[in-house]
Amino acid sequence: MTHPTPGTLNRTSSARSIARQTTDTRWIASVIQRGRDAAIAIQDDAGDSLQTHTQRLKTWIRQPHDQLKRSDESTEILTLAIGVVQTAVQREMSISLFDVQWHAGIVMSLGSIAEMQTGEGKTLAGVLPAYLHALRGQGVHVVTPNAYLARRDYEQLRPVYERCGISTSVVEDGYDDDQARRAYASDITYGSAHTIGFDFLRDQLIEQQTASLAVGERFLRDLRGAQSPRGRQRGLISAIVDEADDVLLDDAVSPLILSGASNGDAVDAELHRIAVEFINDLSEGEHFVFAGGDRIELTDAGFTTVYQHIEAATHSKLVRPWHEYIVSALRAAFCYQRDVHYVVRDSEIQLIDSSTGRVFADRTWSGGLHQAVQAREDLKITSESSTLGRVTKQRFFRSYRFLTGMTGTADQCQDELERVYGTPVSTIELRHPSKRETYPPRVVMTRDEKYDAVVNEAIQLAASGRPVLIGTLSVSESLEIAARLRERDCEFKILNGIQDADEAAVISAAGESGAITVATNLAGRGTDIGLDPESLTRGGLHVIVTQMHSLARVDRQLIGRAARCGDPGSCRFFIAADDDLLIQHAPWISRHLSRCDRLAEDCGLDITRRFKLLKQIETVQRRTQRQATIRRLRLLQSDSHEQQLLTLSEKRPDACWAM
Ligand SMILES: Nc1ncnc2c1ncn2[C@@H]1O[C@H](COP(=O)(O)OP(=O)(O)OP(=O)(O)O)[C@@H](O)[C@H]1O
Repeated sequence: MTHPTPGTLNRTSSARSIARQTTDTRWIASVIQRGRDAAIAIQDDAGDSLQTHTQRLKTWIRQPHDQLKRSDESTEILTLAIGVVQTAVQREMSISLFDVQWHAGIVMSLGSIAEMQTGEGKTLAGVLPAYLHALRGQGVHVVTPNAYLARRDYEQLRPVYERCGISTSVVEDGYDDDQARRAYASDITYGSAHTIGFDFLRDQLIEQQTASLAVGERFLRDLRGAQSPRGRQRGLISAIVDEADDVLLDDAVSPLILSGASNGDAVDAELHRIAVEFINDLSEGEHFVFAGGDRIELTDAGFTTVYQHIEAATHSKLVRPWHEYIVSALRAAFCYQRDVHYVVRDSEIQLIDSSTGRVFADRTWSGGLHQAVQAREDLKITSESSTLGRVTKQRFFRSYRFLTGMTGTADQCQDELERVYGTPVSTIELRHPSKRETYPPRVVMTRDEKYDAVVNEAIQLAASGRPVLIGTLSVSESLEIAARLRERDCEFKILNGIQDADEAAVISAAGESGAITVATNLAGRGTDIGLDPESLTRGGLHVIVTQMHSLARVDRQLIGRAARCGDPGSCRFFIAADDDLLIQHAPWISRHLSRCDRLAEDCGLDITRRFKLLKQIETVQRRTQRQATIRRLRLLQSDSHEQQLLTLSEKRPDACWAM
């Protein structure tokens, strides 16, 4: 096998060649060993020697490509970088990175996404690729799924980078232009995908506005010495994406849309209110049908009935055809549920991201749906904001010259990641076999019984000194369980995006012996629940999954909060025959469970076990995953830059820190 020379690393032509490099485990093992030796040599150096080594590496990496000839020269760069990073981590955090973390760091540095089981230490594994790519001096974005993780990781790792002589910052929503520019001027910038994506859109808008000025106007501005507005970012050069499956795939279906400010009340508010009243007279089947997902279509009879309401249909304030108000009102009534898809806070609708459980204060639905939901909730109906800029997340991330990432759950997504982003996935072996015990699922007939069973188990295990995390699929479910715990006079904390307590404070208390925490998927990804010594001796964290998600990866992330980094821990799935997943995606399983229940009652037979329930549900989840993949690939195709993107994929990614 030929090893990556700086030349091939700089301009690796395809994902396949990265994959070849990153599967050479003997080479990787030798680099790790040499990196450790380098760290031992550096340990004895004086205090500021790390900065000196960083400076040396910067000069080395920035020299013209044709001067970086020898293939072992890039191995030397990698080796010395490992030595520097290891020494800085040792000095600042008093720990050594495990081999699996170096392995992940090396494959990411080369341009592969590292799949590392939950709790194996991805945060620290990401330091090596961030450090290496920062040496180039063009800026590295470390992208996280949310602002909490961006700030947490930045605060944890800043001392390490500073020790090495690399500047770091975090960028957050609400930063003004100067603050954001300063943050992006650092060697490494942490930020959520949402924040970094919107800053990119803002910059694009400024560029477009400047470009659209007439030549004369630009000339006059220059004469007057007026400065052109400057963008926030230095360009999309290198990105390291944490929770890559979530950011690059699950969340990629919702485009980034930069909206203009909404101008107060909607002119057509009255029409939305009329529509919400009007749909009470319509019936499913006769006037409208469900057309899959959150789509609703009017039947011919529906159209006729809708347009018989002549005053509304010819109203002077109509912004769109009258029947579209009706369809939005129907979708608001039947497809979007309060405390599941959105919450109402401060008299405003705030959307909930179903896979992360996060509440988005600044996102709205488009096409009149948001106004229909406001009308349904009897809130002030605001005007629709105009779209200033828009980009699909896929296009945004593909614009980086170098893209890599890490995830605990890339299962079933490897092909998609490679196809869309040109990044192969390398699976890193477990350091030690996980100590997590998966208890048999508890199956009941109704949600009501299920919530009681969940509360019983939580109270029982907490009484034995174990911390318990109850993971719910929706805010409403978390409130339901909280109410039942309160009825039992049980102390607990809640984390659902609308609670008053600070997220970090709730998480830091969740690992205390006997603590019960009820959380939506907010706590299901990236969060690290530290256990106190008593909890460890009592068996570690127990995770209760109150309802299986339509994507298996989301469930695996949630149970991955238990038994991290060699700790003990356990989990259990609770399933009810009337769970949304079964009703919507596998009604035959619900029917079967009811039959089992009757048989158990009539003749004491328990055939649930033979039915291999979990296996059946996994099959349903795999199907949902496939459907989601197809939807995303269609989205990519329909993107107006499809051809351009497909051409780009031939060139990308540039798999080296020395671009
Ligand atoms: N080399 C190490 N030595 C000791 N502890 C470590 C080491 N690396 C990581 N840890 C600890 O292991 C825990 C898990 O790390 P981390 O949160 O980075 O895992 P993760 O792989 O990102 O998990 P997830 O997939 O859930 O996001 C943390 O408490 C971290 O401090």
